[in-house]
Amino acid sequence: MLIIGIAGGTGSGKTTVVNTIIDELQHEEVAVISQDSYYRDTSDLSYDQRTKINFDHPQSIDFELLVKHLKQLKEGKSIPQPVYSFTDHNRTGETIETPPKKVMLVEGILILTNPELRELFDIMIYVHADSDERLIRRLKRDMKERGRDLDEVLNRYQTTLKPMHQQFIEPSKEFADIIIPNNRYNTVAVDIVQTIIRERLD
Ligand SMILES: Nc1ncnc2c1ncn2[C@@H]1O[C@H](COP(=O)(O)OP(=O)(O)O)[C@@H](O)[C@H]1O
Ligand SMILES: Nc1ccn([C@@H]2O[C@H](COP(=O)(O)O)[C@@H](O)[C@H]2O)c(=O)n1
Repeated sequence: MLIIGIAGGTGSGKTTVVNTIIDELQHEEVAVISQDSYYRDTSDLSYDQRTKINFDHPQSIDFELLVKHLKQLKEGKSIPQPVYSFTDHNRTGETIETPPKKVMLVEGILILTNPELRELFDIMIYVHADSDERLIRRLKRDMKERGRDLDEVLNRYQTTLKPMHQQFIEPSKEFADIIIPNNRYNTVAVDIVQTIIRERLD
């Protein structure tokens, strides 16, 4: 099994890069694990309390469960990947049975900050886009797809997103084997990653 970690700030294009990588590969050989599925269960909190959580801090992620699941996949076992709702700011209680595949792509803003996770990755990738570009993309995406308004996104950006990016996410770039510059769509870098994966699949 080849486990590839794909990190980068919010809006840098991680999900887009992952989708482009797997588009041309045989889907039955590749699976994706999203760090977003591993936000901690916060059912004990009210909705209002959940809106105030700092979702860009490493403590918001259940890394213990993510590490446990990756180890189980490596052992050839399927895992129940939790389903997360950005509308409720919580896990839904449902899970998706995720079987082990030859190539596992793990994507998320904070995955390179965790030493135990880094140990499990064969290749670490960091997707870079400038902060103004990321904010514009995040605004458009969260308003269109995650039910947020302008004030919510800008307030979150100023209070948690930007400081956490500077404190935790940007510094984790030093662990990356490959940095993908993604201010514009980067087909060359994606081709390179696809080639590495194809070699492993052959
Ligand atoms: N290189 C790019 N140029 C322009 N828009 C992009 C680019 N990459 C991604 N996007 C768009 O930006 C938004 C955020 O991208 P996404 O892949 O969800 O980022 P991430 O997973 O890193 O938060 C999406 O609407 C996506 O279509
Ligand atoms: N309930 C939540 C949980 C997380 N976020 C934000 O999602 C971002 C990470 O996801 P990406 O797909 O953008 O990598 C992160 O920056 C959190 O602020 C949220 O808004 N609400």
